[in-house]
Amino acid sequence: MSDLFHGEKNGQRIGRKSNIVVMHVEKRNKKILWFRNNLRTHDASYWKYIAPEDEVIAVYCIEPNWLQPTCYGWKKMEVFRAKFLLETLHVLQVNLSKFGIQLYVFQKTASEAFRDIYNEFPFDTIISQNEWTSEERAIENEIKTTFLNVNWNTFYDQFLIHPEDLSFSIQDLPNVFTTYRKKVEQSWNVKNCIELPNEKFTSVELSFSKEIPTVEDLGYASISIDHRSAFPFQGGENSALKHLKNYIWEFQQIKTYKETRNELVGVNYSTKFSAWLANGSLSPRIIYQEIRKFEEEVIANESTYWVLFELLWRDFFKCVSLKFGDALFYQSGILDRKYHWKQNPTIIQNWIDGKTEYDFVNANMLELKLTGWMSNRGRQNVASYFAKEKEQDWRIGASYFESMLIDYDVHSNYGNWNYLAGVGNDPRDRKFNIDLQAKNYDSFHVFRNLWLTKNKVEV
Ligand SMILES: Cc1cc2nc3c(=O)[nH]c(=O)nc-3n(C[C@H](O)[C@H](O)[C@H](O)COP(=O)(O)OP(=O)(O)OC[C@H]3O[C@@H](n4cnc5c(N)ncnc54)[C@H](O)[C@@H]3O)c2cc1C
Repeated sequence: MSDLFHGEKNGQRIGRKSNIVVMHVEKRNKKILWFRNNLRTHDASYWKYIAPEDEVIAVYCIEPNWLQPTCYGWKKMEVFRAKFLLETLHVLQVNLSKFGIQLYVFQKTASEAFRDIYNEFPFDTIISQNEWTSEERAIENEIKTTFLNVNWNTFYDQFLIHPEDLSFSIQDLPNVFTTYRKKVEQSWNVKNCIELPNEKFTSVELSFSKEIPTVEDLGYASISIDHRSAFPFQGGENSALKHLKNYIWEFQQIKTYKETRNELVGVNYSTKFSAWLANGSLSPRIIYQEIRKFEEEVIANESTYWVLFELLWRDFFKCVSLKFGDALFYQSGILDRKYHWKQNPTIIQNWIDGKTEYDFVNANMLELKLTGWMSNRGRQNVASYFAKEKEQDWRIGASYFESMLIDYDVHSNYGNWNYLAGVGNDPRDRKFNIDLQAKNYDSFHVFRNLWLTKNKVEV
């Protein structure tokens, strides 16, 4: 060992030659917060991995293939979710800048963007949310093979209950929701929310544009919100947190959730948390925390419990996708069950256009086409019609939902489609009686009239 170096501590090499102290201060860490489906600053694990002495930038990549047609002809991400996403990014950019962190939004693949960034900002660490489905993993693997020596800090902020905090391993996940729920409810092992930092970070200015594109820049036609939409909300954590406060505290709609959740018209029948949850601009843990507080301070009833019950469905499908991996996307699903699936272009197009033999299916499909939203009751009926009644390849229906839904979430969407198509977690393999459902849930035709009255519909 040269006599120059006597010790090594916290990245600083301290040496002594005769009586001169030489300090070689190592370069500061350069870290990237790579945002994926965790588009928020509140309750965010990444704060634990950065310190004020680090140089930190934030990056989001709009992958070009999201804007391209799939093999079925529709875009992977249609305009409704694109608009919501861009609004979300605007808010995230402003909120991060309050901490001195710049968000750069790229319209290229993440691996291309990271190569460009590296030339200007030779980063040593990438901090990101774990995403394990195949397309998301492929994006990450490309970065990993390009940057072999980069450190990764990852976390699971999309869950209510962290997978490692379950009382069983993912491989032992029960296949039936009720069994899973009962186990989880024994301890409700939900972590506390993570506080925002007190400090500001050193701002790193790079030459890349910080401009967030418009929907038109991404090649979509402009849209305005249909006045009948049950989901007229803006993207971003600010509106998410405001809505959470209104729903629970201000208007206390949570008190009657169990009675209203199967309704079909208007903004208030269910929580409408899903779209913010899907892109991570709302933390499931903050919802949990607020509900528990409301239960302590105002009232705990079946309705307050039932929102948590539904959030467990969301977690359950994430665990299902962790356990079964790509089988979630196979025609035979997680059960590996074979049916004779059909692909009839006329039946599929009529379903999309709301031209089936059931006015209840039609009204729901028009709502989706015109707004990017459909209620849970609607989703169950139109999926059951598509897969069980018409026996059309359920993956086509799931792909159409993926394209159109504002709240598209890979695990919830494909998990629910598996379930309804009879290749997933439904132990009873149900088929919906659509006439009966329409009678029960739209007895006065209010919902159907809203979407099917001729002078209102332009398809
Ligand atoms: C075929 C089909 C496809 C679906 N695709 C999606 C999807 O892509 N993204 C998505 O978030 N949800 C999906 N769902 C689940 C459900 O329809 C929506 O989460 C719900 O309608 C959203 O409205 P809300 O936020 O008002 O829900 P609420 O009724 O208020 O429920 C509260 C929260 O619980 C969760 N939740 C409720 N029901 C379910 C469920 N069945 N599965 C998983 N989570 C649930 C959601 O996060 C929701 O925000 C799908 C359901 C079906 C039947």
